[in-house]
Amino acid sequence: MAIECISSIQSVPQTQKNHKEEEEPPLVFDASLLRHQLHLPRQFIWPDEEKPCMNVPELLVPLIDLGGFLSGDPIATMKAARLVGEACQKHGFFLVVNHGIDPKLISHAHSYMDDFFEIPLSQKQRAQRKTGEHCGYASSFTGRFSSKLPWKETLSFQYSAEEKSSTIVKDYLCNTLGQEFEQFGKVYQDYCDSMSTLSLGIMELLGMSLGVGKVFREFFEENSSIMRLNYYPPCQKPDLTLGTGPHCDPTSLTILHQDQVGGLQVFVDNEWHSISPNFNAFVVNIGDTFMALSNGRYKSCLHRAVVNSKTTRKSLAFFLCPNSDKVISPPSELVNDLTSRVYPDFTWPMLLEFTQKHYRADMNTLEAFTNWLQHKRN
Ligand SMILES: C=C1C[C@]23C[C@@]1(O)CC[C@H]2[C@@]12CCC[C@@](C)(C(=O)O1)[C@H]2[C@@H]3C(=O)O
Ligand SMILES: O=C(O)CCC(=O)C(=O)O
Ligand SMILES: [Fe+2]
Repeated sequence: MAIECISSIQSVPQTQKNHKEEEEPPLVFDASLLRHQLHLPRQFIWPDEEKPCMNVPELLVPLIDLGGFLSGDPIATMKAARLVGEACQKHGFFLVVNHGIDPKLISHAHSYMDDFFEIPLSQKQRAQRKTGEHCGYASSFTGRFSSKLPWKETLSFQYSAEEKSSTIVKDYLCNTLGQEFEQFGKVYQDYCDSMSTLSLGIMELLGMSLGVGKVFREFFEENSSIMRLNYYPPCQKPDLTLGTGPHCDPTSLTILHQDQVGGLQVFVDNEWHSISPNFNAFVVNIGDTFMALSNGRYKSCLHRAVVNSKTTRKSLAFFLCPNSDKVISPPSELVNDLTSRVYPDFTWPMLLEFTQKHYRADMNTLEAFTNWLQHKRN
């Protein structure tokens, strides 16, 4: 089983929709119908080498207690920074507990997802994500790609920590979905504010672990991040498809909360591993932008999500991103005679444009982006 999965790791860029395929009747991912369907449309059937393995070993990730760090205990802080550093050198995934986020807010953030995803498709489409944009409602990627489509719906929105008390999330959700979504908007505004605060704490630990103090915390203090609600309907043929295909997050740091269903898998030591659900924990992982910021010391790791035939699965993903004018350039302490610069300077909007217009994110995004940038500059 594992061998089948190992060969799935390829670097072939995925097909964007082309003219010929646009002549086929448009494919619609209406979860209320597809969840019962025994025959999956061909676009959702992944190639054999990439089909999921369900019974995979569990990934041993450290459970990092942030309680001591958040209350200013220096010994606990050093321990947390050491564990974060070790995990990020190996694969870039770890769990945090005692993170200070109100469990009621987490529960609400999960339950309010049903308020949106269970309304009729035509109403969800009020927030339809447009081609080339990364925010809004997407039912799979039917308008964007013609193969290896993910079995999921997403609602994504922009977050800004630039101004204190910004209401960007609440305003966007209310304006696009209507006043009846005011409470919905408030929940995700609060959730994003909490995620931004938590991510700054984690950035402080990452900085300590790399010997650069609060440099990263300060770099992300005015972040312009992305929040994504992932909603995976049941699938009658879960062994043929994937909820989220294999990819490394192009962003800087992801803080994910998955519900009790399970489905997140990470590719480590040449095989897929699961990360079991834990309500008290957030799953944290390094993205490509932080890998570049750390001059390649910390890893952005390949991961995916599988679906199942019985239960809808939900996950909440906060993607920390730098403000658009910030240049991704590692601190001088991380560049020396032994480790010269691994990646060129870039800004987050440049990488975002690359993944939206030129390349479907996979495990080689950062390398492909680096080559693309160098060609453009020469
Ligand atoms: C499944 C995917 C959606 C995504 C591109 C990808 O293939 C892998 C990463 C995803 C993500 C997460 C953060 C925001 C986003 C815009 C990005 O840069 O990477 C999305 C991509 C997307 O929705 O297009
Ligand atoms: O739902 C999950 O567990 C993973 C989702 C993910 O990787 C993503 O949204 O980037
Ligand atoms: Fe991801």
